[in-house]
Amino acid sequence: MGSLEAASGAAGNGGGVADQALALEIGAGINGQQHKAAAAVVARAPVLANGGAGGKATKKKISPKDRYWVAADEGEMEAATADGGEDGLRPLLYRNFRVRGILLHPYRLLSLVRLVAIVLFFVWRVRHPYADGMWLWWISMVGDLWFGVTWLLNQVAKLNPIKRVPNLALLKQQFDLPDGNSNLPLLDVFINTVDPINEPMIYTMNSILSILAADYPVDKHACYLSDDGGSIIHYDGLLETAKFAALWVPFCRKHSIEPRAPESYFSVKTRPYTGNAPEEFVNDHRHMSREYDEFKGHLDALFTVIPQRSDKYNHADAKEGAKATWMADGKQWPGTWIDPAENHKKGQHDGIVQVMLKHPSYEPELGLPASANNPLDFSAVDVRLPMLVYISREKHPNYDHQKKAGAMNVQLRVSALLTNAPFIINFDGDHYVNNSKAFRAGICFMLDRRDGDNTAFVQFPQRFDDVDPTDRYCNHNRVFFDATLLGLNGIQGPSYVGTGCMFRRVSLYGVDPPRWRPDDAMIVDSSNKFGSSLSFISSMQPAANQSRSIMSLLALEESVMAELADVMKCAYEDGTEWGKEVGWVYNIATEDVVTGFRLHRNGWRSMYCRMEPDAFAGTAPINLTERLYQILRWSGGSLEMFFSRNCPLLAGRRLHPMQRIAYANMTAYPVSSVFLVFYLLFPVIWIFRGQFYIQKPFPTYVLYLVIVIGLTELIGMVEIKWAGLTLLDWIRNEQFYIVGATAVYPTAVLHIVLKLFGLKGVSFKLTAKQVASSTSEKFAELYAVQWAPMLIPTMVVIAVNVCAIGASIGKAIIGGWSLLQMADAGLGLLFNAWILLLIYPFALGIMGRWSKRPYVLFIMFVLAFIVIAMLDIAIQAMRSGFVRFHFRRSGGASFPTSWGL
Ligand SMILES: O=c1ccn([C@@H]2O[C@H](COP(=O)(O)OP(=O)(O)O[C@H]3O[C@H](CO)[C@@H](O)[C@H](O)[C@H]3O)[C@@H](O)[C@H]2O)c(=O)[nH]1
Ligand SMILES: [Mn+2]
Repeated sequence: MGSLEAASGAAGNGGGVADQALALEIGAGINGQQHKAAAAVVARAPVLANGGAGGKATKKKISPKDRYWVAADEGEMEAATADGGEDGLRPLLYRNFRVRGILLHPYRLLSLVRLVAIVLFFVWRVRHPYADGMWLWWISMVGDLWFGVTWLLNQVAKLNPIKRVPNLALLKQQFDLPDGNSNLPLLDVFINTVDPINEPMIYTMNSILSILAADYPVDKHACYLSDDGGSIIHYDGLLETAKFAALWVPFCRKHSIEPRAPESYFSVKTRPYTGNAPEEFVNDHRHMSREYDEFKGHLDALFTVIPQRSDKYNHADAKEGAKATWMADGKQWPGTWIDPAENHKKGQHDGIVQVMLKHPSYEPELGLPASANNPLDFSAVDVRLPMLVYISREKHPNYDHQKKAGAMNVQLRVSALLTNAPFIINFDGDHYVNNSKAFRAGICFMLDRRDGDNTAFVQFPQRFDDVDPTDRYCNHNRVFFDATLLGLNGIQGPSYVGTGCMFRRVSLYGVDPPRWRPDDAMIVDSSNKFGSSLSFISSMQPAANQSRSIMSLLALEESVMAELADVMKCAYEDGTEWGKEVGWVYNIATEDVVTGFRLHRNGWRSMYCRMEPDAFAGTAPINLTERLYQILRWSGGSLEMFFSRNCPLLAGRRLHPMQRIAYANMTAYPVSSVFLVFYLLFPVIWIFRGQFYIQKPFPTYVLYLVIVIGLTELIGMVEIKWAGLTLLDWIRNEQFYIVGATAVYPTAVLHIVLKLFGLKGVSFKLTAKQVASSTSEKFAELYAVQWAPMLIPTMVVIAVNVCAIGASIGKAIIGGWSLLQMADAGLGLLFNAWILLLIYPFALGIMGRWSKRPYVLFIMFVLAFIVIAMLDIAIQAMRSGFVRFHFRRSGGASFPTSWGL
């Protein structure tokens, strides 16, 4: 995801839109048979209940997150009704909202005022080139200029935030048929995993269960698990999951339960019942809970069952040589073996594709009534399951496998041959469907008649379950997901953040959007762009045709299997455009931003969709070091993109100018750290000498800084209002920006400099999500410290600022300062203290378990101040003799900042 998280240096958050629920409620009274005009009425009702014609909706309490939003598409709605209303096929399936003038105008005005202020500040500085060290003055001028420009880039992309709310009721009414069938388009769901240990399998299997149980026509969606480890644990785990799904999915349908990932479902204690069989619920629930525990037991057991089983077969098969790993059906596992062997080890094995659940029939199939060995009554529930496929692509040491991007491109080809849905949604292995209506929400945007056809992807926010209550390391990224992305939504659309994103299949094939495509342009050209599979190539045209709504029941004959094997081969992509013009983009640490960028560059747009309850949820690394590695990957990838042929500044005219600005900001932002670290380390001068001014006259300089920083905070406060954030969300964002800028971004900059000189850059690692499962303690991971060189720069910044405070106290005690000097010194102290406040979460982080008692940190700080003050006094006394010390001149020189510019 989001190389951009930190690009949003200022504030924002938000969240959900209670609108979803409202949209549902408004539509509830209208059944499928009613006339289309009714649909128009539904669509016209203000979905965000702000009084007026909303019927039921007016009674609903307005959530604080919606308070400052107002409908922005009345005109479109009227036009749609005027030209004959909604023509059944192309209704208006979502509503647009903009920020109310009462916040929007001050927001824009304050931004303008700040712009004027920083320009004046610059002019003033240029006219007063006076400082105690001109070289420092020059560095700070360049730094300030950089901060000024990046602030502007960041701010302009947020000046027109747009929220869009899908109208699920209308979608249902228009596309679901009375006979229980549906006209909704096909949807292929991709999910990725690599490693059953680092990405605990229970997450992935929960995610798959939530996908299989999603509220989408069962014969219209298929789930593809890509296992990059080729491990039999995943394969057998998937078999268990398919078995368990036969119970779980009908249970979800029967009782309309949410969320449909069992682990999350069972961890919620109370929830209102919304299903149709309340009298059976308690028993069914109890039974399912037992079944789920058993299922988890089976998954855990795989780690012992498989080796035992293999031993048995190996014994029977007592040939000399490697110890094979065996499948339950008595065949050798074609993927990696537990005892690695030639052609059966990580990075070297055959491709595997297995249809675990076949495509279901088109007619609903009711289940069985309750019986002795089946206590759940499914006689009124459709028990069909969507298609489920296991994929592990071929791996060979001679190839760079391009990590996740490579895996997804294989999924793209395999699914094209099997189901070829016009829409695709992708998930990381640790992200599950939290709102079973989410797939439908995405489809609303794709089918809308306004910009639907030109929409390449619909991005949902990343939400996380496992984050500590105060979100110490800003894992939620609220400012990014609830302010920045709404801003982009008002331009060409949000960037792609890697997971929870619905794509239009053909856009990934490098096809132009209809807006830029001459009518009937062939999407397939004859070159070797797509590789040699004829079946794949002939699947492309049908995929472009979204009205195709029947998934063919494929007979998996030998010939099909052979073709599948072919498109999974490493060599398939040789000499093709895969990873360049086609599919997910290669050779970059963050495939997501650049893949989304390429789509925007081709003229496609994207849509941002937040729902209530959240569409999807996942797990985040809550250990400081893992978190830092994660943002290292994002920031490194961003810079790689900026200094590549995918640089936003080089894109053609199809990229919206504002979108270009936003991309420039979200790829170049780590450079700021170079100046920031300079400012944060500047107080070091204070330790060694007294008065030192970076800019004179100092009081005017400070005044400008106060204005400029104050305005940032003010803008932030307006932003948290419209974005629906809390103050804490915003502070966390500021804090983690500084932590990232000291600990991580310098490394990212180093990485890119090395790369530009043709040397090997920093290597990026998979984010481990393993919770310290041996302990039952909540958030145990939060207190684990893992040492890494990245921690050092931030620790140095802390040390410098602590010492500066101590030294200034020492100097104040013996310095014989004037009032003015005291005031200057006070400002300096304020700056040091502010830095410490921003880096506070980091300081807690490196304290490990001690951080459970944050007061320990304060005691340590105070002790450090005292010790250093005494040291400083002692040193001064030694240097100047006891007689002369009160002549010493000192001043408040440790206030160099303007990083907030
Ligand atoms: O060789 C690989 C490596 C990773 N993955 C999968 O890629 C996903 C993301 O990897 P992870 O290490 O979890 O990265 P995160 O930092 O958690 O991911 C964020 O950042 C990535 C970009 O760096 C995006 O791709 C992700 O969607 C986004 O959630 C996981 O499902 C992995 O299983 C593979 O399939 N094959
Ligand atoms: Mn992840």
